[in-house]
Amino acid sequence: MLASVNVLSDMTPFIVAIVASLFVIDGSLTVGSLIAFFAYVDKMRSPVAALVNAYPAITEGSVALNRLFTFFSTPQTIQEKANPVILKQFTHSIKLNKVSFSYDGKDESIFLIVVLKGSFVFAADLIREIKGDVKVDFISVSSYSDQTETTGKVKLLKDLDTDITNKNVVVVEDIIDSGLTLHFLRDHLNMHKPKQIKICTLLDKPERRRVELPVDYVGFVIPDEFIVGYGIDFAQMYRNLPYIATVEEY
Ligand SMILES: O=P(O)(O)OC[C@H]1O[C@H](OP(=O)(O)OP(=O)(O)O)[C@H](O)[C@@H]1O
Ligand SMILES: Nc1nc2[nH]cnc2c(=O)[nH]1
Repeated sequence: MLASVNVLSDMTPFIVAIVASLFVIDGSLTVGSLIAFFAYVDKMRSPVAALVNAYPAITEGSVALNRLFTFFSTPQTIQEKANPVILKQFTHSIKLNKVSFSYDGKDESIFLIVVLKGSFVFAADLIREIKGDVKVDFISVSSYSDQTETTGKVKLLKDLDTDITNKNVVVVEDIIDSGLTLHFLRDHLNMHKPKQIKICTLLDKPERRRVELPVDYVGFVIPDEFIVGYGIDFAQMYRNLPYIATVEEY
């Protein structure tokens, strides 16, 4: 299209010159009028050429405008929930340093048992701070279903893959609340005859305890509030928050 417009505009003076010369020969046009006419044609050529050159930009602009109209007229597919969970703002981030575990005063290799799913983020940060020999395995239990209160029944979803007989075991938990999960796990792991079991948790809510449970390493003792973030969920959501928040309303 643009090429044909260009060819036409280049050819126009020649066509006009030929026709006008015929009129001059014929006597119906004077040479002076012909020269004046060409002077006008020359003045008109540059605005016409500018208009022709602007053609691609005008086309692109109209396509972009069309896209904008399509974008604004597309119906929204993600709807906000009617009753969203409200999280209390929390500004502190978690940094682990100088981590060490000891058994009867001796530095021996340890076996971390990470309790899925909630502990996976904490464990990932923790293990990178441990100097010396460390092995890791995962066990998966669940007792909260999609609620903020324990069902009271701890379900073993995945057992260990490794033999921990005679090993120094550290169980890594994200949070201890009623204590029922770890009470169940300690009994379960003891059947595998480890040398020793120690319990490490990022968060502890001692005032919620329903069973007695000695805890060896505690990150933070916290009040009775429902926690999410940093691997910890509410109905499987919010594990991806890079900080810890409390659920205010749900
Ligand atoms: O002391 P308790 O009252 O037993 O509560 C603590 C447990 O609750 C959470 O697990 P949950 O059952 O929600 O499973 P998840 O880790 O897969 O989210 C948390 O990760 C602890 O394992
Ligand atoms: N997500 C979550 N799970 C828990 N399990 C026991 N306590 C809690 C808590 O505060 N938050």
